Amino acid sequence: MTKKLRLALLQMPIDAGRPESNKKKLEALLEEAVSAGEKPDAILFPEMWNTGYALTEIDKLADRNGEETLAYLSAFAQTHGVYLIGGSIAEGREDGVYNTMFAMDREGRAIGQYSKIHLFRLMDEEKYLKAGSEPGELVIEGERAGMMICYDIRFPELARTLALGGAKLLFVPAEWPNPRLHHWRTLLTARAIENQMYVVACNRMGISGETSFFGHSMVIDPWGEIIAEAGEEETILRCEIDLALVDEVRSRIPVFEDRRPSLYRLD
Ligand SMILES: NC(=O)CCC(=O)C(=O)O
Repeated sequence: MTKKLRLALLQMPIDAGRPESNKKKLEALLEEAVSAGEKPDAILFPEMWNTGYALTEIDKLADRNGEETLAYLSAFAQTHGVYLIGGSIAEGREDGVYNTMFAMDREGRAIGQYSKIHLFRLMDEEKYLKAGSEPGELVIEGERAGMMICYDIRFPELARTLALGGAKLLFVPAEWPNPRLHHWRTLLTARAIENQMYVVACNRMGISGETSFFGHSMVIDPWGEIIAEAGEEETILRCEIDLALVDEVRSRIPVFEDRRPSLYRLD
């Protein structure tokens, strides 16, 4: 039995410190994603798409409790009958700012929320952001999926935790810069192969200050094949996946049955 999902990944530039201009760009791409070509079932955006890494002013720029973002995503999802895996935003809470992903179902109901667990020191995240404290999961068309954000993909334990919880696909919004394209592609592919799951990863493109982002959003199947990959330009990357392939791969190479957890060191 097939379980097909049409995906659209919004690979966009992000103007650091300008949430209004980023929202306009996102709105235009979302409209294009649902009006041109075959309508997607689910749409994914990049990491921190509202503010970018304007970390020194992040307290002021962050969306308070994600209220504005949630209202907008919910209305769009309901109007167009589409799942939104809303990238991540700078979300302001009482105790600080989190790097948070929100997911909506086709009726505009919030079905998942995840705040980045591993903060990336090379971009000073740990100085300005609070770390989340639990893995992120959601159910899409009756199937479990996991959420991880950018640097999180360097931690195979997190992807494995989500796979053991039943996830058949992993959504990964990112702001992953040059010169680490090799790491990006290799780590995403490894997470797909070792967990026998789809990995759907949406990176930003363009330049912010002295940092350039290479795009290369991609969708990888549970065999580790890259079935769609963008270049460096702004684009909507479209792809159809069949979740039935996850069960097929897992039954051909029974990695989950062959695990020896009592022998693994986890701390
Ligand atoms: N925004 C991020 O988490 C970037 C992670 C990254 O670039 C890496 O190499 O890891």
